[in-house]
Amino acid sequence: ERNSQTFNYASYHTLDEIYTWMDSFVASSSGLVSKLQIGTTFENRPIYVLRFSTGGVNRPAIWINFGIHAREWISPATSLWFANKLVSEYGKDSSVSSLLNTMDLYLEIVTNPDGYSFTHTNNRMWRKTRSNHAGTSCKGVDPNRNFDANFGGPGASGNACSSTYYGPYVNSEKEVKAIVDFVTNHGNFKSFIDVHSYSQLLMFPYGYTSTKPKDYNELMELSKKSITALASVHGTKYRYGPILTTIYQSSGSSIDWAYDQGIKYAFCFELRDTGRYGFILPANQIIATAEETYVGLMEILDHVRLN
Ligand SMILES: O=C(CO)C[C@@H](Cc1ccccc1)C(=O)O
Ligand SMILES: [Zn+2]
Repeated sequence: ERNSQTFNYASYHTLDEIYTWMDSFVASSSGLVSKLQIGTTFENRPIYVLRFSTGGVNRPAIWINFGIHAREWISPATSLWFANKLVSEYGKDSSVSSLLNTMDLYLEIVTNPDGYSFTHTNNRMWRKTRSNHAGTSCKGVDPNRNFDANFGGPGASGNACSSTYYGPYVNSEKEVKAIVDFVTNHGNFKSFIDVHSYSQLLMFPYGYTSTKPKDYNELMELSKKSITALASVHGTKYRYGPILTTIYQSSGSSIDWAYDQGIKYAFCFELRDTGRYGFILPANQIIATAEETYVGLMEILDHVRLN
């Protein structure tokens, strides 16, 4: 697709189509958006992040990554529409304009390129990366168990064939290390949001412990506001709360790591649906999902900007 103006946001796209879209989207963003490469994958694909900035130097920033799990196609699909919405609302919508006039926004559209590609070519239900491990023919690590947050603890598996395999060591996955290095080196992130599917949940730390985060009350209140705003668009109902009590115990997750790095506004969205279609959400729900997710996200981003 050579032109992001005629791009079909209402269908799912291959990795190549998304990477081509990125270049035309950046080119048509009148300088608001640039493309950075933060690393390469196990299979040597480039890992890209879109940077939304109106100036300044190392402004306080917001990180949102999509598609860390390969089969969760609605996540990258939502990010494409979200990116386009931000550019079209800048200079019109006051929340978007205020946000981008004071903060930088980094969107990682496809966080697991090897896995995403594999779901198009071989196995639509693949979740993990595609890395190799000594002593087994099973491939891949669950990138959402590979972060340095109670790594190897309960809610992650040491079995390379498990879908929640935590990997041979912390940040063993190039796709994870790229995020950790980028976010750490930047040093001025105020929010870290990881967008998954499905279950219709908005979660915050912790997954590795039942101990409440120090910002529990604020994060609960903000979550409630976000899902209420989200539901106002198409009536989609979310639940919210800490990872452990809202879904299950898990160690090594991205947002637990981010929160323990001091990034207070650490959230995970689980997009549509609640199991009827699951990971195979029909393309005719992409736009509605993106519209409601935009509203829920802006509620959080507004709060981050003002605090
Ligand atoms: O991908 C999932 C299936 O959508 C659920 C997520 C639940 C989760 C989300 C954030 C942190 C830890 C766990 C997962 O197991 O990593
Ligand atoms: Zn997931």
